[in-house]
Amino acid sequence: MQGSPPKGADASLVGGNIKYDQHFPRPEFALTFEVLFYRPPVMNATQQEEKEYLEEIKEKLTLAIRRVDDAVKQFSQELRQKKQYIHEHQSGMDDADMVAAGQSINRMAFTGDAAVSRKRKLLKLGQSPYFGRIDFVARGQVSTPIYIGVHSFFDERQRLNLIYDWRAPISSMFYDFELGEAFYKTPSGTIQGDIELKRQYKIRDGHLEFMLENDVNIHDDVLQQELAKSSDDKMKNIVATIQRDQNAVIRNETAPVMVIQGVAGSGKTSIALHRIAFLLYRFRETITAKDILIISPNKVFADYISNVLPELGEEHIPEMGMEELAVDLLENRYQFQTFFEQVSALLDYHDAGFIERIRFKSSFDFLSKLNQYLIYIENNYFTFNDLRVGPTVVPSAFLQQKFKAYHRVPLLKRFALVVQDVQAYVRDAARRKLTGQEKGRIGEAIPRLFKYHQVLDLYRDFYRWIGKPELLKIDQRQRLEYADVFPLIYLRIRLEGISAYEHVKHLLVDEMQDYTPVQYAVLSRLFLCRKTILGDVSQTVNPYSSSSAETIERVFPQADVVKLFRSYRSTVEITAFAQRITPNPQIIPLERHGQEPALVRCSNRSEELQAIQQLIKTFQSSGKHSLGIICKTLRQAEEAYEVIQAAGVQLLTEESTTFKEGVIITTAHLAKGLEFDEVIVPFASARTYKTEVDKSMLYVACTRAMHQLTLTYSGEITGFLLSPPPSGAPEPQ
Ligand SMILES: Nc1ncnc2c1ncn2[C@@H]1O[C@H](COP(=O)(O)OP(=O)(O)OP(=O)(O)O)[C@@H](O)[C@H]1O
Repeated sequence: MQGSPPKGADASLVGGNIKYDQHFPRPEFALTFEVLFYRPPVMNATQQEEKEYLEEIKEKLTLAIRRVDDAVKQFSQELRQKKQYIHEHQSGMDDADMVAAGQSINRMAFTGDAAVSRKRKLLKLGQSPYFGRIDFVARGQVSTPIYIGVHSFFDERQRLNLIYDWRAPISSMFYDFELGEAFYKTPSGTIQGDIELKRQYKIRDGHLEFMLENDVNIHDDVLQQELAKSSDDKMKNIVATIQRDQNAVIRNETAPVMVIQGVAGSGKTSIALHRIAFLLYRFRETITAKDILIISPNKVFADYISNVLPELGEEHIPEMGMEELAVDLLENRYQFQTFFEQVSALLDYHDAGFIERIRFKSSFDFLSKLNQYLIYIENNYFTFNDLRVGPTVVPSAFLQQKFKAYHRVPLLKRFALVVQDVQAYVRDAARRKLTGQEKGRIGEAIPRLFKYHQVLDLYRDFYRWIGKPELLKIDQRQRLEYADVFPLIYLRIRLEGISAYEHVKHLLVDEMQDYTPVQYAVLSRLFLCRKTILGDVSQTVNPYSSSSAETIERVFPQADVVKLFRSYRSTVEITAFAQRITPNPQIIPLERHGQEPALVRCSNRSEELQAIQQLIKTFQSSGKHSLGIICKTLRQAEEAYEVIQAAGVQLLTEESTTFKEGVIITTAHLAKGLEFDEVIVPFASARTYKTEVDKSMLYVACTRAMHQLTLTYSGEITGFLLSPPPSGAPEPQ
């Protein structure tokens, strides 16, 4: 292509003032001549021309890779020489020389790293350079083909952008518009125009598998193909098929808090990760991967999503679970039950008191009461008396006034400050230095003006204050219940102040439904940055402590809330089946069909396990990648694992850290956020699934299936599956 006009450059001149856009080569033949209208021919109009163009692009990519290789070689040679030089001349170098040499080495290493990362991107483009194209005519300009890929490719020789990053402002039109009028926003304003051509490509291993002209329905064929595929052991990127409503969430730059509430399989996690990739691109001068934090439900989930950002050319993002955060914030001072243990306890036995405690501590009322208590102790737990230190009397009014003056300092942090003030007062009154004894007297007396000094004592007192001391249960080993962990942290933050996470510039919280108002209050105080919070209230693993978008909005009134109803993961049949458990008339399954979910009735448990073994064999010869056997409890999962023990079957527990394809036995709680080609739900009997928590587990388990779902049971089937699919549910699209 270099130096030659675009294909078919025998331009038809119809008039107009030609302006060549920076997005496209300025053809040599098009010198500055005035014409009335000009309609340039379509570049790469036919499939054959597209194939040839692809070869040209691949060649250019190969050349670019070679140039990067040469540069890397040169860097490492220079680096070696520099190190050698320093080694040889070390004795004659002063400190300043050493610092300068060190800086120069760091600079070279940094440039070398950047070259390696560029090479990685070019290699990836070599496999699949682009997936979309739009020919855009901005007002008063000529048509410009924009090829869109996972990364951009700027050909340095031609000084031309041959491939646009999917996150570039101009690429947004690929997702937002069909043929006809379109616009995109740039930092310097909105560009209006028309899309004259829109294409999608599937390029795999450098070969054009197919090409689609989109004149009406964006993405649907390609999307269908993507969704019909077998699952991977890692979440995939969806850049080629991002839908319009998803794109709006991904590219929202302004929301301080973005709450995404979406039905199972609506792409929440995918969108959130693509949003992070977008923000890293858009604000690349100010945010890097290490400035972002993902709060994820467990290590397996973190592993499952770990590929998306590196695939999009971004670095790995730091991740942590709520429990890790709690350990950090409580500085390892308290032992506590984990969330997984809390949910397991709810599933294993029905304890009305336990449920009552969880329910209360997950309410808004509880958060308001904690706030009222903080005001109460401030007004009532100080007892001011005159303080005698040697011959000096410090009046109670002075003490009171000093504490008041520090009202912006967290309460338990004020004592040290008042101690200093009192020492100064006594020193001035006595006109001499204080003795050690006097200092000791002040240091002891000032804290005694307040009733409690340990946060845990205050937390205990809170329950006495509300007249419900029975709502706090700490066992003999001083182990806190999970429901008490974040209230205690909240009090700690309010009373002692913590400023631990100021470096985080964007916080991503997945599975938002599992966190309570107090947890959000903690997050809002710890992370002052922008946030993306996502989840689905129907997928709570603890219905006694679940949060909806509305709950979260009360903590973050400035939030932008987006609701997603289109479900991409499962076939229409599986989605309709899951609707029996938790109906949501607003759900819109994507039109993709498969087998009806099967209910396999067995006469007893061991027959059930035999049936599952048979299903595993069928799966293993099916060519599908993943089968999830999802039980209600860990005990059931262990029981099934013990009996099944076939080669390649893995048990996923709370301690697991990775997600691999194959046959996995696990619990609904741990399977949350994951997906499998096929899912088996064992023990789907009335005995196993009877409470509200059980129902949530069953819903989560069934909605993990992409293509096939089987439930086995012995005895009576669970009542949650008896109701027919709700009528009036929206048709698939
Ligand atoms: N636009 C899209 N193009 C292709 N695949 C998509 C798209 N949106 C979602 N998907 C696919 O749908 C599946 C579900 O996505 P994801 O796990 O992000 O949904 P979710 O809403 O977080 O699900 P859940 O809450 O049930 O765990 C994934 O396989 C994802 O790749």
